[in-house]
Amino acid sequence: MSAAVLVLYNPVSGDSTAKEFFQNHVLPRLDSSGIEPSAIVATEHAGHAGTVVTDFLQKHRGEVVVVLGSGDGTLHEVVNALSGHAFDTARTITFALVPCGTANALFSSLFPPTSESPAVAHKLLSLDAFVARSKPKPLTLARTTLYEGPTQQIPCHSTVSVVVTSAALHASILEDSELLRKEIPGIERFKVAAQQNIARWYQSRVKLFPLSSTGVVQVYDANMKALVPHKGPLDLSGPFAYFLSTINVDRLEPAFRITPQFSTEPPQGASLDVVVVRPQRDPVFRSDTPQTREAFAAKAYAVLMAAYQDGNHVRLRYKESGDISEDSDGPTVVEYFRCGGWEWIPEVDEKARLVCSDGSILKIAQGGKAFCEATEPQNLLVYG
Ligand SMILES: Nc1ncnc2c1ncn2[C@@H]1O[C@H](COP(=O)(O)OP(=O)(O)OP(=O)(O)O)[C@@H](O)[C@H]1O
Repeated sequence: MSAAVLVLYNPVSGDSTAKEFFQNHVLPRLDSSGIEPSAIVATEHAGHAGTVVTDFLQKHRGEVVVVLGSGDGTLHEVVNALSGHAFDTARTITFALVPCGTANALFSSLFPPTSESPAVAHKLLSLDAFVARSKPKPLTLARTTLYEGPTQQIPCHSTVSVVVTSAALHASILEDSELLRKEIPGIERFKVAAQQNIARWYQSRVKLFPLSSTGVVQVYDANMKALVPHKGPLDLSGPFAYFLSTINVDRLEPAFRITPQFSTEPPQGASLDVVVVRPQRDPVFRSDTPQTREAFAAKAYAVLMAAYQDGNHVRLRYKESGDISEDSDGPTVVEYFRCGGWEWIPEVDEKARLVCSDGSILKIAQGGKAFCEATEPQNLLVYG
């Protein structure tokens, strides 16, 4: 039995051109390939995409393909709606992504931009893989659970991410960038929000949990230019400037390759790639003062800019003077891990309690913590 096809797009994602793109390119491509969608739906409000997909699954039996025209936020809604329903886990749901959003992290990671391919053809690559019946790839999910206390284990909220789960600077950027959406519809709003938050530090404690495949956490070794096993437990204490983990992607925007090892050394099985910046690694760090934070902002900014240079931030190291260089053999500015899960236990400051899951912002209760774990559901796939 061939799969039932749902065509679903968010008309307000990105620059609000999804409807036009579907009418001019996606629907004709399906038609010329002899694929007849069972339904074509435009989302009407936030949260609608999840209901559309779960209703479709109830109406159609067997395998389902969702041709999804949106950004990562809409995919996040769909995946969360699916994880909240008790569907037969043997039922396969495969996404063909048409990047119509602002950042399109998952699509850009599956199909990194090239200067040669024309824009329209590039946007149709995942759809083309579906039409050609290519073998889809399994999606990893990161389930984040918020607990009200660090030890009492009372879960108060749970959500899944398909791209990114973060705290610290990235969570603050995403919180503020949403307020700028109307004013700056493109990815520039992330840079503006970064400037607003670049001098903040976040007091927290972190635990990294081993990969289920190898029983260890892996850490990036800048000399070996590779991930190596870390022996023993991995507890990190703050202050943190940056704390971010990704699944399924090596970039959060077409050029922002923040977790480059995901594509350089692809993981085996469910795992999270984690990028951390802790100012106390700076050889000239002495104490946490407003002046130290202000001075460190230039270094945090250099890390973000290097991520735009094909993920070069992982190669940045401190000189004895505290200057940053690729030619030093001092401590790396960025710590890079691959793990099975992590715990973020914020202390005191309000902003350290923010957690970002694919752009949506959660808040940890005072005295609580967030626990994030990678899982591979097996029945969620993507054409890539
Ligand atoms: N008709 C609608 N009106 C208003 N908001 C909508 C509508 N349909 C969907 N949404 C909301 O739009 C939000 C943003 O959508 P989406 O993630 O697709 O685009 P984006 O944010 O521009 O891209 P990206 O997530 O890649 O940066 C979603 O969180 C969704 O809740």
